[in-house]
Amino acid sequence: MNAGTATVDAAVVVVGGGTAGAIVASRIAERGDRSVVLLEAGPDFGSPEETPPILRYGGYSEGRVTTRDYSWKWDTVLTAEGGTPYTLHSGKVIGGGSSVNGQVWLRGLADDFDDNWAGRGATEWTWEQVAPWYAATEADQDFPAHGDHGPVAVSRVAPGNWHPLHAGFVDMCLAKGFPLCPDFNADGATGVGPQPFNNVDGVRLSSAFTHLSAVRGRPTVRVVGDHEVVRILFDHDRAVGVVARGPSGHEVIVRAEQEVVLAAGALGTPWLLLRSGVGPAGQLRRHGLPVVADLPGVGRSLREHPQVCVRWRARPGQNLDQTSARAPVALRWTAPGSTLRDDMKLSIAAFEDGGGTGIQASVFLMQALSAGSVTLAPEGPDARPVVDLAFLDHPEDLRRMREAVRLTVDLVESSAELRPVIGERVDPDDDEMARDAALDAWLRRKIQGTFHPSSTCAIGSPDAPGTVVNQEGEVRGVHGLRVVDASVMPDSVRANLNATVAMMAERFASAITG
Ligand SMILES: Cc1cc2nc3c(=O)[nH]c(=O)nc-3n(C[C@H](O)[C@H](O)[C@H](O)COP(=O)(O)OP(=O)(O)OC[C@H]3O[C@@H](n4cnc5c(N)ncnc54)[C@H](O)[C@@H]3O)c2cc1C
Repeated sequence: MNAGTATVDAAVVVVGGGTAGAIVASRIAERGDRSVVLLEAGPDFGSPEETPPILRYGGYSEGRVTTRDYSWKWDTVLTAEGGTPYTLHSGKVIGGGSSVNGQVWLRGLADDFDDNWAGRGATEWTWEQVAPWYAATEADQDFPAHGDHGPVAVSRVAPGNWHPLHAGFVDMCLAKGFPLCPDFNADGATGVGPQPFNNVDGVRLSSAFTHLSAVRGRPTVRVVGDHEVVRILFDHDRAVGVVARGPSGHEVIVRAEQEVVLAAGALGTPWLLLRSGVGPAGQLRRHGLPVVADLPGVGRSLREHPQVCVRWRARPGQNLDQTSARAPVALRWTAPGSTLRDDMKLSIAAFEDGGGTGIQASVFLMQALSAGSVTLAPEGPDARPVVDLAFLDHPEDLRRMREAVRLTVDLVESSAELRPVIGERVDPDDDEMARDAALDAWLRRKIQGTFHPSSTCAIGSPDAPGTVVNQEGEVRGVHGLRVVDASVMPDSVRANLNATVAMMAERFASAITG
């Protein structure tokens, strides 16, 4: 867009071209009966061919991708005690998280929707209602019954191509009595098996490639990269457009004749709502912001998937090449004593640090009960918000992680299958393992996230205080404003988030286009 104060009109303005935003904008453009402008804060590279290899090919490690300029690099408060500083990455590039992520394509569990989401008032998001939308999104090359016409191809690494470390991990889990699970996206899937990936022939299937590529060049769609939306414009209680800031600092007003659709991610969307006067009235007033809508739930109930790594040195002479540093297989299991089925995930991979080569088991809590928050920073609405993850706040989260770490250590160290590879344990040490209090202190120091924030603008029943949007994603108390990204999940799902965000975006797009 041109420098100066330009004004652009469109029927629909979509803010954020990530997993959800790129899908929704593409579906509107595909329908062709209204114009859509997609505003993305990060760069837009156009075609897959023009996209830098580090984004185009999914084999690059996440660490390499996110240390570039393609991440927002959010500072966070990790635990009440502080914890090890943790930068929460989220994609700042067309395709958003789907352009930088690990490409695990895992559906949520039926219980996530039927018990948890429906129980929070999202009664139109039961498993029966969401399963067809997962299917519409996917073309599963191994299990076509899941869906074989969707834009996102899904496949698994065949057992013959597993590194011996991963084959040993699977054998270890089977020997300990966990069931073999060839298809993690099947209803009720549990046990050990290959993770599904949205990567085919090495190409990362981001929503920029799977959806946006098909509509680029159509007269009804305009994709604008390097423009950060800084404010939603309201006429009384109706959203009528946005103000975006371009690369040279110039501002552009983009007017929306029908609606503004927010897809800035689970941190970006609540921040933008708060900056625009939609959120808890007390917080807005403290910052001198006019209250457009008093919605106490904006920024509340932030969920993540906390993880810790248990680490061992590798025995000398192991061939721990690049494939051993990935996680093509995983174990989906229930923490000892937990009432939440399959609330844990475990995977194994090689790592390198100053001490040499090692093996790490990543222990993921896939349904945390602790709730964090996104609030405006003391410096003011335009400063990065305070992201408080509140990890391990809930005693049951701490207990499940403690028990899961103990079980992981026992599993790995008593395993005949991994004995040739695994050497001395370096983290946690035996003293830390010996007592609950010491292990809890270790957990609080070592807990990290998984880059899966959600639920900061939740769908819910109208009378629940935390509810921000209705079941179609429309923001309560205002008109012409919808949220379609990971923010609206009533709670997290017991799976990596991307497949669920894409499924929801397909469904929201259908609601928008009618
Ligand atoms: C490093 C990494 C690894 C991950 N690995 C996996 C994985 O293997 N499997 C999985 O399922 N999930 C994974 N995830 C998570 C998954 O990618 C995200 O949950 C998903 O992409 C979220 O989609 P979204 O549409 O809600 O937000 P995003 O995809 O984050 O999209 C938000 C978009 O909005 C833009 N934006 C934000 N604010 C503004 C603004 N004010 N103006 C304009 N644009 C704005 C952002 O730049 C971004 O492009 C990973 C995430 C990361 C970061």
